[in-house]
Amino acid sequence: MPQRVALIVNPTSGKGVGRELGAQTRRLLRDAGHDVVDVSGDTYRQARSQALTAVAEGVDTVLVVGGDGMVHLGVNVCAGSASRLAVVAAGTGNDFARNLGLPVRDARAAVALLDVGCTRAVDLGRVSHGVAGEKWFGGVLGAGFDAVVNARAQRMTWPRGQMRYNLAVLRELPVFRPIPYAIELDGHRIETRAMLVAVANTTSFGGGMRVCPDADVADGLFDVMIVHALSVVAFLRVFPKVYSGSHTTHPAVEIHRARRVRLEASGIHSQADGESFAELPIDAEVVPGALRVVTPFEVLT
Ligand SMILES: Nc1ncnc2c1ncn2[C@@H]1O[C@H](COP(=O)(O)OP(=O)(O)OP(=O)(O)O)[C@@H](O)[C@H]1O
Repeated sequence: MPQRVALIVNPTSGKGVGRELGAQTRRLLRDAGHDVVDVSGDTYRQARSQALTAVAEGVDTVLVVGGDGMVHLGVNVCAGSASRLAVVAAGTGNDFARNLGLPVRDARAAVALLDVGCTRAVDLGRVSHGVAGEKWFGGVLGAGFDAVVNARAQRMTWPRGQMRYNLAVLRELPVFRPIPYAIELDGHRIETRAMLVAVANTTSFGGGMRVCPDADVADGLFDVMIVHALSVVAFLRVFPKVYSGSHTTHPAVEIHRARRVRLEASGIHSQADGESFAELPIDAEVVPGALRVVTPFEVLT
């Protein structure tokens, strides 16, 4: 069935992989007979504004070609609308795509899903954002060491992928000091000095760091990980375990479940879906089924 598809390509994603997969995606969509409106921009902001117009005009699907940052854009334009989000994962990390079992760096398989795939309703995180209204995230919001590392990794041009994050960790860790936080989980207040707090809708960020390995994208709850204050040596010892998710048994690591989370810490700027997000304090709530995603299979609950 031909659909009206708003296409957003990030040519810079995956260090240029996005440009190639974007061109292939355009061809595949047209060959399949879809009515394509290309809302890609020279910048993220321009693409976002054009995509919002397409959603307001009622496109069936918004298809992003890029990494988690493009998923973040897609989430923010599709949240609460009738438009579905489809992803051609072309980034370095692609955590959202992997979490949802979507094809990775395979435009043909991803475009075919518009016809043969399913539409899955998943939860999103919503954060009220002053006069600008609200901001959404689909994956993990982090406020602490991860946000510092993410900002550093974004500035680095070498190496690629996961190694870039690992190197950024090694650069930032010696100068990092645990942060005093106040954390409210469904009204229950925790005050602690911590390395980071992650509010997770999906399991991983940073290219496979499985911070909350049991997070379920459709359970109506966040998984919230707190890594309490640790020495540099202790942190380095536990850090590699995040790739398998086995860090959760460490005594300094706590995981909670909550619908509403308030994070307070002075001078801390959060990241969400790997993008710079908002200054703390933040009030986040899960909105069940706020996003419809094109996926390969139906998930029985
Ligand atoms: N033309 C553009 N359209 C959209 N985003 C762009 C564009 N040019 C540069 N960007 C930047 O690309 C970033 C998003 O990159 P994206 O997440 O898609 O790829 P990645 O970083 O390679 O992958 P991942 O996030 O999975 O590691 C945004 O921060 C945005 O500012």
